[in-house]
Amino acid sequence: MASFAYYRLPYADRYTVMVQTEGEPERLASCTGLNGRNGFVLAPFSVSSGCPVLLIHPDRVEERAVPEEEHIRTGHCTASRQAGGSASGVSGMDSDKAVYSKDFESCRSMLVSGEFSKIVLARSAGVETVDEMDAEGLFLRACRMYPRMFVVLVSTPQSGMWLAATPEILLESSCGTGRTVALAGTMKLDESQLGFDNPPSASVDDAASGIFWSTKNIKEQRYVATYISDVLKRFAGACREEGPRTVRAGNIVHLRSDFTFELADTSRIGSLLDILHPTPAVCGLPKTETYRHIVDHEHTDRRYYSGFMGPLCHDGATHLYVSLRCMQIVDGRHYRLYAGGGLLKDSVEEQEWCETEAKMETMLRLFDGSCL
Ligand SMILES: C=C(O[C@@H]1C=C(C(=O)O)C=C[C@H]1O)C(=O)O
Repeated sequence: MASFAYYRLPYADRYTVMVQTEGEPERLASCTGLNGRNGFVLAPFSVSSGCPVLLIHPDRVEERAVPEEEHIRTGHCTASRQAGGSASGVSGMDSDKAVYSKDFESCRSMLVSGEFSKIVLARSAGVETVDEMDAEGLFLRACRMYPRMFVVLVSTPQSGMWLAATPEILLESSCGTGRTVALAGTMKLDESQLGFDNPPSASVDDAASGIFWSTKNIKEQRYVATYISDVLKRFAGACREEGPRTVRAGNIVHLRSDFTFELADTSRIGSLLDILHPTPAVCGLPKTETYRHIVDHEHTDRRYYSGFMGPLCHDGATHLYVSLRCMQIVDGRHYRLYAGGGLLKDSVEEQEWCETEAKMETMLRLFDGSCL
């Protein structure tokens, strides 16, 4: 079985297809193994023998134009939601919520006791479609529906097939300059705000657009920005931080700070990734303790969700994004969607649950084709 990655950069009208027809992608035991390497990376949240860092070495690379909607073959479909551990599971939403509730409580007690200042709790949900869906068609639909996002369809024998439309850069580099973002804080846009946009060249006044951020969201995003700034101070050259500003991702908005820094030795990108990932946007603070809590206690096996993916080219352009707003394509009718959110000690369970639902809509909407 060939391994492949299709990806479309934000605001681009063309996408790239990389195919490895011979052999399997390389398996790496840590991000450091990416030093000096080229290829398409698929990295998990937590590296293990069953979930290694994968590097696709393409023997075919092609660029294609994103076609108009009428040429996209996804067929008509009604999606039905399922919960539980597998996409073919039959348990109802209540058990899904009960599991989330348990996880929420164990995070909350660590936040209230002061052992954690922030932790990101994730969950997953299965979706079964009536008609068989075409994965490439879903990818193209995501490209069309989410112009601001990095859209990826990647498949390897070790990881299975994943589709993502993510707003979060983990690390980009070209010509000796590195870029990353601190993305956190989430609000769902209401009907009256669906015209909101804030592309990279613009600077929209949030107050004028009717978007006001709570102290909790501001604090949550500040934790991420401080962490990134500390990592970059230790491991990168001169660094500039801008923001935060409000950015749109499908039907929701986030707060985002932008970091631009000197990255003279790109052959050591793997070592930087090893320290940077996972950031408190998907893990927590303090990092080691929250990471252990997630791996040992969270009921969701995150696998490649909240890891990172994208093309890596140590002497050219690298675009690595955090694997969010994603789903595993189990087969043409079964899908597993993932989403999480940052918790602080005063987080309210029902609000956090709704936030994960809003994030899951990014993938869910692909099934009915309605545009955001
Ligand atoms: C964890 C996710 O998103 C991350 C968490 C956010 C938050 O807690 O507000 C916002 C953006 C992402 O950094 C996700 O989409 O699953």
